[in-house]
Parts: sequence; structure tokens; C-alpha cells
Amino acid sequence: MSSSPFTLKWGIIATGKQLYCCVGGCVGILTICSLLSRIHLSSVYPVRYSNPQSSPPIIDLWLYNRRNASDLRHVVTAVGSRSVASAQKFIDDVLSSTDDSKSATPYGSYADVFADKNVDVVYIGTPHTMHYENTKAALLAGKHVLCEKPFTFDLAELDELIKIAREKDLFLMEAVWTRFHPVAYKLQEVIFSGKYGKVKRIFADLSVNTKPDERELTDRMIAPELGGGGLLDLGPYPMTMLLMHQHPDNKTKAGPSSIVGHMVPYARTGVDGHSTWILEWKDLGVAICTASITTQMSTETAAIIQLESAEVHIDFPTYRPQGFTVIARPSKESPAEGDPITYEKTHYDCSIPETDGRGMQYQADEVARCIRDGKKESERRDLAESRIVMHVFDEVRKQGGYPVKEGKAGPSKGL
Ligand SMILES: NC(=O)C1=CN([C@@H]2O[C@H](COP(=O)(O)OP(=O)(O)OC[C@H]3O[C@@H](n4cnc5c(N)ncnc54)[C@H](OP(=O)(O)O)[C@@H]3O)[C@@H](O)[C@H]2O)C=CC1
Ligand SMILES: O=C1OC[C@@H](O)[C@H](O)[C@H]1O
Repeated sequence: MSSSPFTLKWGIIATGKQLYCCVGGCVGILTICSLLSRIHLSSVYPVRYSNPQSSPPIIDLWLYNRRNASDLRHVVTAVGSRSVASAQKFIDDVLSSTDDSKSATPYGSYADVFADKNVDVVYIGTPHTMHYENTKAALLAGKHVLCEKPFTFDLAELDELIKIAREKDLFLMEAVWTRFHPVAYKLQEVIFSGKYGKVKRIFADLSVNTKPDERELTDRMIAPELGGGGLLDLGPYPMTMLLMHQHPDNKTKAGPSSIVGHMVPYARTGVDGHSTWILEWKDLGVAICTASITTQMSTETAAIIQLESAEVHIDFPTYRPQGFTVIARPSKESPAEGDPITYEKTHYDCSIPETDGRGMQYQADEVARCIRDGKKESERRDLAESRIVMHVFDEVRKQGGYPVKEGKAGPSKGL
């Protein structure tokens, strides 16, 4: 006997510009809203849909049986913006006419969304530097929260949010959708199978030429007061690639024993144009991560995981790879000196048809299932992992000389 689906009522705050233009890989707010709604792809995003680097981010819930989510139903019940008109425009343009989301209430403030009794969970899509205050206000109002990355602007703030969520018995998660895409499960299955030995070293990058010279100084991508630069915007993805693939021996989920960070400032505003950070987990492995807002990475490889007897090359883009290749060394005895070594290459295709959405739907489903089941955090993207990322970013910003608000650039107090 089938039971009726669990319905989760979402409040959305902020209506970012990629909601309407969706270019350059920016897939955030638009994606999350569309995955909660049932919009028709081709009517709203007629252009660039087949370009894998653009971001037609639509997830139709009428497709959700295909993603095995018939146990869930998502409805947007409230949209908050700095003006009622833009909240209403968002509802008109983006939300679906085929479910209840079209009757979402438009609000001219975020506080109104937090106060709405018809909202279970708030999705926070404001610029980075506002995440802390928005998340705090939503939690204090008794709402569960899915907050865009990066979670906060320093570890002490994140710890305060975690404390509030625990005191109020609320679900809290940082939105890093890579964790929930089918490719992430397949990668972990292959890497943790033991067939290729332990993970020894990881390289992970997300570099996107965001054309910073063409942007206004107030644009969130380059404005220091909005947390601009590569590390905070793009850095969460290489970090996720790394943390997903650490060897299971690292069961304590401890942070790295050593962090070395380097930043090259983007001249117009001083935020990081390029960031590089080297992490060591003593006796477990090392990682080199990079992020850039001025350089476009290749469309081939986003990350390389080096194991004892194989390398795994993960496809671009880092936030939503479509597959990966295992390059295994021959298992038989080493060939005689001078003989060629034949590597065995196996490609795993984990792509989902674009018409089935781009991957954020799995993250929304995770939120719904956790809330339905009374969980306060997701086991796949838990708060310990967010704390490691924040700790690393605090340290890299400090070592790299990132220009931050007064009082926020101090040394990390550690994990
Ligand atoms: N998960 C993902 O794949 C992605 C995540 N993101 C994340 O989403 C967040 C927002 O990014 P994005 O949408 O690109 O940002 P935008 O600059 O396009 O939009 C941010 C929105 O926040 C609101 N806002 C409130 N105060 C301010 C302010 N002082 N200055 C500017 N905007 C303000 C505005 O909405 P309003 O006027 O309606 O209040 C604005 O439209 C970031 O943290 C980013 O990391 C972004 C892209 C992809
Ligand atoms: O989360 C993100 O992923 C894709 C990027 O292009 C975007 O800037 C970032 O916010």
C-alpha cells in the first residue's frame, strides 16, 4: 500500500541575478527553486541549454519519479526579496504553474519569510557575507535551514549557528550539491572498494574565468564586502572532492594537521584572484587544491585522486562531474625494464539527461528526507565537514592576506 508523499514547504530568500540570465555556470538560486517547482525547461531557458558549462538549472518535479523520490513533494510557499515586486517577479517567472508553488507568498523582507508559519525550511541564497545573519535569524524563528556555501565567514560564527540549531532541535546543512549527485556515490564505491589501495594524494581545482574586469566593483564575485574571490565561492567544491575521498581510515573526521595557503589578489578589489592551498593529514595523505576567478580550467579533468595502484580522473565541472576514469596500473608483476606499461582505463559515465535536471534535486531530496526522519544534519554533508572547510578557509585567508571585515580575519581558533 503506497503512503502519501512527505510534503516539505520551502521559503526562499533572495532572488539572485542568475535566476534570470543563468550564464557562466552560476546555478544556485535558480536551480534550487526550479528543482522545487515544476517549470517547463524550454519555455524559460531556450538558450544555452545544451552547453554543459552554462546552467539551465531546471529540475521538474514531474520528473521526480525518475529520481526515485516519489516519497517526497516539494512546494515553495514563500519568497523573500528586498522588494515585494522582485519576489513577485520571481514567483511569476520561475515558480511552477503546475503545483502549489505559484501561490507562494511574496515578501519584501527576509524576516517575513522566517516568520511565515507556512514555511518549514528556508533556502538561503544571499551573498556569502550575509549567510551567518540570515541563517541565525531563520533558526531563531524556528525554521530548518539549507544555506548556500560558504556557510559563514569564519568558524566561530559557524559554531554559533550549530549551537543554535542544536538548542532548537532544527536541521541545518550547507548547500554543496556535489555530495548528492549519483557520481559521488559511484566514486566513493570505486575508491573505497579497496581494489586500488589507499588514497595517497589528491589534486582538486575549480577555476572559472568569471571575467572580473567586466564586473561592477559591487558585484559579489569581486567585492570584498560580499566575500568575493575564488576561495569562498569556488573553493568549497575542491574541498568537497577532497573530503569525499579521504581514506575511510580517517574515521575521526579530524581536520588537516597542516594547512599552507597562498593567494594572488585580484588587483581592482584585493580579493583572491587565485587561491592555492596544500593540506596534510599526517600519515594519511596530502591534497593540493586550487580555485580561480580569472582563469578557466580545462573541461576535461576537475580532480585527480592518486591511490596506491591507480589514478582516478574526475571530469569537469567540479561541482557536478558527469563521470570519471580509473587509470589502473597492471596488476601483474612489473614488466621488464624498457617494456611499455599498459595501463587499464575504465570510464564510468554517471551523467543524467539534462531534461532530468542538473543534480541539485538530490540535495533538496536529502533535506526533505532528513527533516521527515527527524535528523538534525545530513550524514553525507555533516556539520563536522562544514567545520573542516571553514577552518581551512579561515587559515588560508589569514595566510593569504584576504581583505576581510574588521574582526573576521584573525587566526582560526582551530577545530
Ligand atoms: N550551489 C550553487 O551551485 C551556487 C551557489 N551560489 C551561492 O548563492 C549565493 C548567491 O549567489 P548569486 O545568486 O550568484 O548572487 P547574486 O549577487 O546574483 O544575488 C544575490 C541576491 O542576494 C540579495 N541581496 C541581499 N543583499 C544584497 C546585497 N547587499 N548585495 C547584493 N545582493 C544582495 C539580492 O536578492 P533580493 O534583491 O531578492 O533580496 C540578490 O539578488 C552565494 O553565496 C553563492 O555562493 C551561487 C551560484 C551557484
Ligand atoms: O556555486 C557555484 O558553482 C558554480 C560557479 O560558477 C558559481 O560561481 C558558484 O557560486
